[in-house]
Amino acid sequence: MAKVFTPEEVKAHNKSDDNFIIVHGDVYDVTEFKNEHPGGKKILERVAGKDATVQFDKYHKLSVLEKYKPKLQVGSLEGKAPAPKAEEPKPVAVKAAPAPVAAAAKISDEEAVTVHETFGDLIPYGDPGWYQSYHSPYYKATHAALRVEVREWITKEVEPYVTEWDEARHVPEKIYQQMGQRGYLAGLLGVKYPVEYTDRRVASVPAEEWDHFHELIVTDELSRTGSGGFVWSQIGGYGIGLPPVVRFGGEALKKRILPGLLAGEKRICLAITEPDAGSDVANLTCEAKLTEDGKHYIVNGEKKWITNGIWSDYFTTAVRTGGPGMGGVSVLLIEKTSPGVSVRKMDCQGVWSSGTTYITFEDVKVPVENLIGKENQGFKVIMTNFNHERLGIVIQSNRFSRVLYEESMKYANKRKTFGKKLVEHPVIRMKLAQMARQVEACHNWLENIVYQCEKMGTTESMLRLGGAIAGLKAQSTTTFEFCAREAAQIFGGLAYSRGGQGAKVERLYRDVKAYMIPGGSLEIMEDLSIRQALKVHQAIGMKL
Ligand code: HEM
Repeated sequence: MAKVFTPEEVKAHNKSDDNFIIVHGDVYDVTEFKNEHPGGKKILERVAGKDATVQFDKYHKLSVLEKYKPKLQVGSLEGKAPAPKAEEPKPVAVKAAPAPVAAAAKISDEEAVTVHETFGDLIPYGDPGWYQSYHSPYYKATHAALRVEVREWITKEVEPYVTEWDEARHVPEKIYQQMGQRGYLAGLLGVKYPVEYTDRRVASVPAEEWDHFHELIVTDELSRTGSGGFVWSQIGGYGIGLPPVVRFGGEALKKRILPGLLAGEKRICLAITEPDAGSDVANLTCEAKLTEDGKHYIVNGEKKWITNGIWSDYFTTAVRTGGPGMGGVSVLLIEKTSPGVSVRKMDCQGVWSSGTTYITFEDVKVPVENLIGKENQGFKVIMTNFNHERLGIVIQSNRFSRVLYEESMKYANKRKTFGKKLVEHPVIRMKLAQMARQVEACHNWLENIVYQCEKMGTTESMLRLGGAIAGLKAQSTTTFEFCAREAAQIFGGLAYSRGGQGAKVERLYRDVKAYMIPGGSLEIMEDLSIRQALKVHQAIGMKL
């Protein structure tokens, strides 16, 4: 058990070569650490033997302590209140929603449950409404339990290190393995939980109850780290590279590769974009020629901006097997061990720890069993994937916007300028208001669309929701860009330098374009949202 100190005992350690301080009721020995303290040595000597909580809070975020505690903490002050148990699972009150709500939403009473328990820091709009005791027809006890489970893991094992990993441009492998062990990877495919290919399970959710809202929660909570690089390092390749295999791959191929991928032992990515083909997918040129004996394809071509490519064992690759345009495109699973596959890491503006990659295929021999879907019908495979990919981008963008808002709100309540807290300046409150209202609008649309996915199933949602999801991607990424700009203005210099209190804001400002350009650029999304919607509404009887 950690040593218990009286204030007098701590006071005795008040010298340069014996320098203890108290922060939030815990006692830290900073004698050695002060030589490497980024804020300077003397500043810690000035508070030697004293309670420095106020000064600490002024210059740091609490997550700094999570990281340094194991190294520096030597005990606690006597009578220190027990640590808040915010991260421990709380009992969740689950209550049937009133009948009229259930009837209006056309869902059964059993489904229409309301989770009343508050959760998180309760900053207004700092979490989705149902975390802050709003009624919702979408969430059940398993959703509430899952958010606790994921947040606890992220808070302890990920968030304190994210800045370090981003700078190193690499997230330790053990985190990805935990994503597999904890059963999260298997739940992120936009399909029901694939029990037939894995024995991994999510602790708080029985596999048969897994739905799209559970998937939303995992992605949303991962995104609280405020790092596109971190989120993409975990699900950026997987979330778009594996669903086509699951939906359209042959059974033998799936039995061979899925168990390792779902367990987090192997990695996969999606290789579509080329130096000369981005949103204009139908014009890709990477070619795959069938050998005379019909047993292999020989692949030649280049792929660019491929997330996770550098670490991937498998590449779900769009290739040209036929004539020009979308009718000549197929999808092949290419394995890294095949001779002729080379990867090179790319240097990009943002998402540093996501492993953006340039890939070359030179006379790569791929067995026909690795064809995903039918030859020359790869466009359907790619299209089916887009909704899931874009919803992932929406969930991440919107949580990043929320993080930018939440960080700003917390900072505006402690930072003082001209004798007032920032939040007391109307110009700052206006910025916060503009951020919050866009985040909330976006999240409510997102939940509606996720609910449609749940009810419609893959084919109907692919046909009907493409336009709305494109519009939502445009909306969420525009909101993200707006919030990054406003948060940077609120944080001032702290958002201009890297690390420290403004770390998330500075990083997300750099990550924005990775959300506005890939997965269909903003301009393509806005156009598609109208074109696609008109087509769908023509089919359902629109009267123009
Ligand atoms: C356990 C005690 C402490 C630890 C582990 C610690 C750690 C750090 C770290 C990691 C940074 C870099 C920025 C960041 O990541 O937030 C930093 C910056 C800083 N720290 Fe500390 N610190 C401690 C206590 C204190 C105290 C008590 C003071 C003031 C009396 C202080 C003043 C500063 C200042 C002025 C900066 C620079 C802030 C900036 O760049 O804006 N630190 N500290």
